[in-house]
Amino acid sequence: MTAPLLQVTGLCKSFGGVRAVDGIHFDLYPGELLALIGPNGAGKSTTFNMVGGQLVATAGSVKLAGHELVGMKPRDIWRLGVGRTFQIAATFSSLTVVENVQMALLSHQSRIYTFWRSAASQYRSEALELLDQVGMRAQANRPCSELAYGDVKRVELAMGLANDPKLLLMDEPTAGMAPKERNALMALTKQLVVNRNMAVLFTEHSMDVVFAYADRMIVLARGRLIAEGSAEQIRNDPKVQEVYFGSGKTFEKPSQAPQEETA
Ligand SMILES: Nc1ncnc2c1ncn2[C@@H]1O[C@H](COP(=O)(O)OP(=O)(O)OP(=O)(O)O)[C@@H](O)[C@H]1O
Repeated sequence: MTAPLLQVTGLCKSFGGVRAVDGIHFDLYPGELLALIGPNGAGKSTTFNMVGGQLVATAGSVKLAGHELVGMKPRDIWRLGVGRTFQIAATFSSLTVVENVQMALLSHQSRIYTFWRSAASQYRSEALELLDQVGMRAQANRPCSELAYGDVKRVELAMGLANDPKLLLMDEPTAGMAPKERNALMALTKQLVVNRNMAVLFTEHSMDVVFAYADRMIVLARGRLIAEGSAEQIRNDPKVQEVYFGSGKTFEKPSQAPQEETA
């Protein structure tokens, strides 16, 4: 059997007296799309940020291919092969699509503009290749500010692939998207996971997206891992139903394509 890419054991984070994450364990395998779900305040972002290194764990271990990540800086974790989707809308909207991806590639190489070569000439072919993978090559020379929101998310995905990640972290990838765009983005993500044998850990409020695209899911509530398994197992788990009771989330199997659901 394949070894896990990511192994999380006994992971804890306290903020003063609040145990935001309380001794969770999970594994993530190459080629797998794993959803991290749970009601508000469950500890999803905190977990996510400990894997990416933005927060330092109070206790426990996060291993990537056997390499301990706890205590490492986010940049070093990124260099080891943990990508994260960028939020480009605010920062680089004046640059073109391809320039944004070139910036991400430059950043991976730790290069800044050199005197004799502008950023526009560096890594252009690699950037175009990444844009091809997310179906955005035809729009390479448009400023990001002109793109539809769903297309911005595709560019963010291409940027997240710049370090050729073994593991990609996606924090609410479909937030703010219309149902059709959500499905297109998740179908693309799934395809990339398979083609690259990459692993994805994502947080998501839309149960439709989670049940339609995650290979497996883990459920947190008040910092603890209360359930883990397939869509079917999670739907039928009484503990999951209990923590979501009254939240308006539905766990019924959709009879057709995923529908809109408010987060
Ligand atoms: N920097 C912080 N300082 C103090 N408490 C925090 C901090 N960050 C998170 N918490 C607390 O830790 C708990 C878990 O928060 P976290 O943001 O990880 O939950 P979440 O599952 O991502 O929630 P949401 O779905 O609402 O984003 C909450 O009780 C939250 O108030």
